[in-house]
Amino acid sequence: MAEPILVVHGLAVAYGAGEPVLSGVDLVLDAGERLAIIGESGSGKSTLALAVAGLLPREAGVAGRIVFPALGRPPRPGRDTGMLFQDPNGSLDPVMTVGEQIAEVVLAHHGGGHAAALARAAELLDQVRIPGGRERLGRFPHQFSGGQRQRIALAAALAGDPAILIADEPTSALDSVVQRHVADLLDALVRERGLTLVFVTHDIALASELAGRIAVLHRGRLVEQGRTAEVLAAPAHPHTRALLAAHIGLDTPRRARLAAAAPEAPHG
Ligand SMILES: Nc1ncnc2c1ncn2[C@@H]1O[C@H](COP(=O)(O)OP(=O)(O)OP(=O)(O)O)[C@@H](O)[C@H]1O
Repeated sequence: MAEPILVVHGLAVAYGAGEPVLSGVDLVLDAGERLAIIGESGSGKSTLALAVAGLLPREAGVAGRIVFPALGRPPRPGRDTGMLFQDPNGSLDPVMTVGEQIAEVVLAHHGGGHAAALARAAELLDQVRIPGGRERLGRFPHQFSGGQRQRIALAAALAGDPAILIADEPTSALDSVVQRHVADLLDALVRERGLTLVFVTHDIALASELAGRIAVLHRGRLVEQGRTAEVLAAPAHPHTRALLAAHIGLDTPRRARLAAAAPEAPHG
């Protein structure tokens, strides 16, 4: 049987001398699996994503193990793991052309010449559906829309050809139509490339669409994990039930709620 791509065992993280923000976290992920991490604000979702990506800040104290058995070596951030953040403005350099930013990642992880790296950057822009990618290599991030900037950040995250993509609320800063496009693109690229996806979200509908597995964090502990459909249909932990109840209250369109509350209309 193939070895898992990710094993997290007894992970604990604390920032500085503070209380641990993650404790006793255990996870096993097979190559090609998609895991959504949900939980209330401050439960430690981003910290877990950063830990898996190898991007925790220096002041973070880490105990436990994060290993990548299927890689057979410690992962190189950017090469084996790609990270997509909520805010593309935070991941893109405003004074560097998008072509140079993507080409820089290609060069760092795959070498080759500058011209070849730029050609690869143009291909990646095509793959994230930025129309006219080759002509737009010389443009700066502010010359693109918010949704396009997030696609460019995705192109940069994929430029090292990682096996694992870690996305921290990648659609939350976008309006709902653009969210849909970015979510569809993420879904398509993860499928085409056979990527393993670790996906932080507060959007349970999106989690159920994109991820076959779900893990629920509460105050730094994983209180429940399993197949998304099963966990959502029959949540075992009270905190998962509370999250789902809040989600239905917030995200069910008002019309649907009114229709559900109204007496049944006569047929015919
Ligand atoms: N660099 C840091 N230094 C100190 N404390 C931090 C740092 N990053 C996060 N924290 C703290 O760790 C806890 C968990 O934060 P984290 O961002 O992982 O949670 P989260 O579930 O992703 O929250 P949100 O949904 O609001 O983004 C919070 O109390 C937060 O204030």
